[in-house]
Amino acid sequence: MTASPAPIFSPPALAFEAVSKTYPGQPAPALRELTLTVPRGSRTGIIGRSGAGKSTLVRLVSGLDTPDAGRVRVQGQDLAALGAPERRARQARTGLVFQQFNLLAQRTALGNVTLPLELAGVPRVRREARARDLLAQVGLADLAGRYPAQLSGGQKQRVGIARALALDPDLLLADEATSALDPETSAGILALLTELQRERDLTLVVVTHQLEVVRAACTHVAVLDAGQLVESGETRPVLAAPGHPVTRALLEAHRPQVTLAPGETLRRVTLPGLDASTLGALAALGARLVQAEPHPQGVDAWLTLPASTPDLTASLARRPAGVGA
Ligand SMILES: Nc1ncnc2c1ncn2[C@@H]1O[C@H](COP(=O)(O)OP(=O)(O)OP(=O)(O)O)[C@@H](O)[C@H]1O
Repeated sequence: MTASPAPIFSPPALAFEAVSKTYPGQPAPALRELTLTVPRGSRTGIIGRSGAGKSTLVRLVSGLDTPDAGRVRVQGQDLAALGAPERRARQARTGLVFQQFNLLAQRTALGNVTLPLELAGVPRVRREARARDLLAQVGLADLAGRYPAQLSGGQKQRVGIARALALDPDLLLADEATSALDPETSAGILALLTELQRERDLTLVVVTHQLEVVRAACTHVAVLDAGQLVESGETRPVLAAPGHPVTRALLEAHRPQVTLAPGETLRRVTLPGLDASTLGALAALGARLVQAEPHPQGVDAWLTLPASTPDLTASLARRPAGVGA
């Protein structure tokens, strides 16, 4: 088979162009001339404090609501300009994953995943085969017959992800998808979403109020405040040198409270694990482990270090265990 040539210009997966939205009876707009783009093929975190406008953004992208002004484009298509059939087709290719899973209690895991296929008119044998395949991809091949009440939170979210993939989306929106889960389960779900995004070459938009989620899973970040974009870019540089007070406040919220000795600094690194070799290397550098949380690539750790430590990443990367800052 010959691969089709790459398009010379491909539009962003998502573009908000001066989008405003005020809910009826509300004094202040939820979104104020919001302009932002989500690069195609990225894993973009949309982060902001409570009331920043994140859920409103999701509602507009998924077609549950319409803007008062401005344009929402998904894969280059202006949603307001689409006729009903095109809008339905567009909605089908926008997968949604929710905080509270939104599974139907009276249907099994398999029944929940087949639902969008059923609504799309896919014949029973084909939809069941596809749903089983999707459940296997999210690690639930053996639990297809279980009802939601018989599944853990993480397993329910895996069913939710399989369902969101049923119609082969090119855009997957995860709205606080890990907020109801404990840190370890949350890390597993973020690792799964990351893997699926890479394998399927889709665009993943992760809406969250948790900076840790962005750090763990996102290539790009957009920070919202009071319905506007206040900062955006690739995750690493934005988090390394946040330019806006809101981003700095979100970062500060995660710093462990620790009293530093003179000449000490507090740093966060992602370690492949906390094996004896890594701990030995840290001790040799004069580092103290303050806090550690599971991370899709190992462990997210806060360390105190002598301010004079040259380059922690390079020092540890020379060791067999390796490290990513
Ligand atoms: N259905 C609604 N009716 C009236 N006002 C609403 C409605 N939904 C949201 N709002 C208001 O719009 C603003 C933005 O809310 P939105 O839910 O989009 O923020 P958010 O960033 O998702 O917040 P959170 O993290 O708390 O969910 C808030 O002031 C909120 O009170």
